[in-house]
Formats: sequence, structure tokens, C-alpha cells
Amino acid sequence: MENAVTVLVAIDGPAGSGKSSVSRAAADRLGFGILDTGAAYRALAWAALRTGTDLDDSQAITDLLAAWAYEITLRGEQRVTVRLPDPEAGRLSETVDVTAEIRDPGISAQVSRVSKHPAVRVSLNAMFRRIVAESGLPGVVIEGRDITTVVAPDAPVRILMTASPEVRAQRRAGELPGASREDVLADILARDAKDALVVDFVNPAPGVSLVDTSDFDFEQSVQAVIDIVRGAQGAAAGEETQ
Ligand SMILES: Nc1ncnc2c1ncn2[C@@H]1O[C@H](COP(=O)(O)OP(=O)(O)O)[C@@H](O)[C@H]1O
Ligand SMILES: Nc1ccn([C@@H]2O[C@H](COP(=O)(O)OP(=O)(O)O)[C@@H](O)[C@H]2O)c(=O)n1
Repeated sequence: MENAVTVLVAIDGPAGSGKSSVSRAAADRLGFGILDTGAAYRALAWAALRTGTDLDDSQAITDLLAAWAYEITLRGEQRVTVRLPDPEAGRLSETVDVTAEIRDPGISAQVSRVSKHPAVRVSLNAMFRRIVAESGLPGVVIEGRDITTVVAPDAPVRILMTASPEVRAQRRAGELPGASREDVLADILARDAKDALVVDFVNPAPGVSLVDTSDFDFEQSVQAVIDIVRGAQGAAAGEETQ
């Protein structure tokens, strides 16, 4: 019997556009899993800081990536865990749950330093493809910055989710108690500028659907994604019957 193919829904976009939360809700309704690729970049930055690895040293970060163990849940509540190399003991550390810590603004401020290395991106992209291939799920929504263009350019559904910088800052400030919208806006613009040096997540590549959520509430954003997925599934079914 042939292995069932996992349907991919690729979603990219800048910080605070709604990618993670909207993808998660859409995936739940579609019965799909969700792979948050930013979590791996965040966990890697966390691991580098924890092990005293220079975040600007491509080789050192690639070595860390080859030595650590990383896991993320694709269904249900998100849980991100890592095991760090312990050279003295010659084995990996106990499992550390980093789910909450990787969302810290201190990690957000450092993460572009590890995601800028092309070799790191190649290794992580291979890991993302492996996670999806081994998921055994009927479908996976995979979200990040270069999913529609590099990780899964052949995905049957590809979406670029955007929102104005002001709206994105407002949403992100709502998640960070005590943070002012102005500070959050400055932080996300600085991170977007650094990330944009490496990947284009502002202009939709040919064939990628643009979903601007600036004037959408959460439910409308989820519905926009579901409509695009259902439309693609309908078109594929129509082609098969022709
Ligand atoms: N269309 C929307 N309307 C209102 N709030 C939204 C919308 N999309 C996302 N949010 C909220 O904005 C915050 C940031 O969204 P998130 O999914 O983390 O964005 P991203 O993954 O693109 O950085 C979350 O608290 C989320 O619930
Ligand atoms: N596919 C991806 C996903 C994230 N990233 C990096 O990881 C960081 C965190 O991504 P994220 O998706 O968790 O960030 P938010 O948009 O949720 O704030 C980004 O700022 C990028 O530096 C990337 O380079 N490529």
C-alpha cells in the first residue's frame, strides 16, 4: 500500500501578522497538524545563549544544531522541548521544556542572529521536511518566513499573511503584559528589517495568495485561510474528475 501523502498548507508573514494563531485555528478545523517553524529558530537562539555559543558564528551554531535534540508537538497545545549537548558528560542533557521561554522578548531580540546563517537555514529546513514526512497526519499547516518560497514551494496551498505594522504591534503588545505599543512596534520593525535581509516575506511569490488581516478580526482571518484551502481542494477534486 502506498504511504498517504501529507497535504501541505504553507503560510509566511512578518511578526504579528497572525500566522501562528490563525494557522493553529485553521489547522484544528481542517483536522491538520501545525508546524511553527519560528519556534525552532527561537529554541536554537535559546540553546545558543544557554550553552554560551556565539550566535554570530555560523559553524558553531550549525554544530549545536547537529548535536542537540529538538521536539515540537504538531497537534493539541504547543510544547517545545530541547536536550542540550553536554560535552563533559558526553551525552545530552535532560529534556528542557522551553515552550514559554522562547516567547520572551529577550529571545525575539536575538533570534535573527541565528536565522541569518544560510547553513543553519539549510539544516533546519531539512528538519522541518523530516518532521512533516514523519507526522503521519493527513495535512500540516507549516508557517514561518520562507515556507512558500524555500521549504515547500510546491505546496498546493501557499499564503502570505500580512497586516499593517501598527496593527501587528497592537496585537503583539496585547500578548506582552506591560509592553507599550510604541516599544513593540520598534522591536518588530527592527526584527523584520533584519529578517528581510535573508528572506522576502513581504512580496507574495508567483502563485502565493495574499491575505491582509489588517481589517479582519481573528475569525475572519481563520475563515480566509480555510476558504483558500477548501478552494484549492475543490479545484484539485475537479481536475481529478475531468
Ligand atoms: N485577525 C486578527 N485579529 C485580531 N487579533 C489577531 C488576529 N490575528 C492574530 N491576532 C492576535 O494577534 C496576536 C499575534 O498573533 P500571532 O499569531 O502570534 O502572529 P505571528 O505568528 O504572525 O507573529 C495573537 O494574540 C493573536 O491572537
Ligand atoms: N521560516 C522561518 C521562521 C522563523 N524565522 C526566524 O525566527 C524568528 C521567530 O519567528 P516567529 O515566527 O516565531 O516570530 P513571530 O512572527 O511569531 O514573532 C523570526 O524573526 C526569524 O528570524 C525564520 O528565519 N524563518
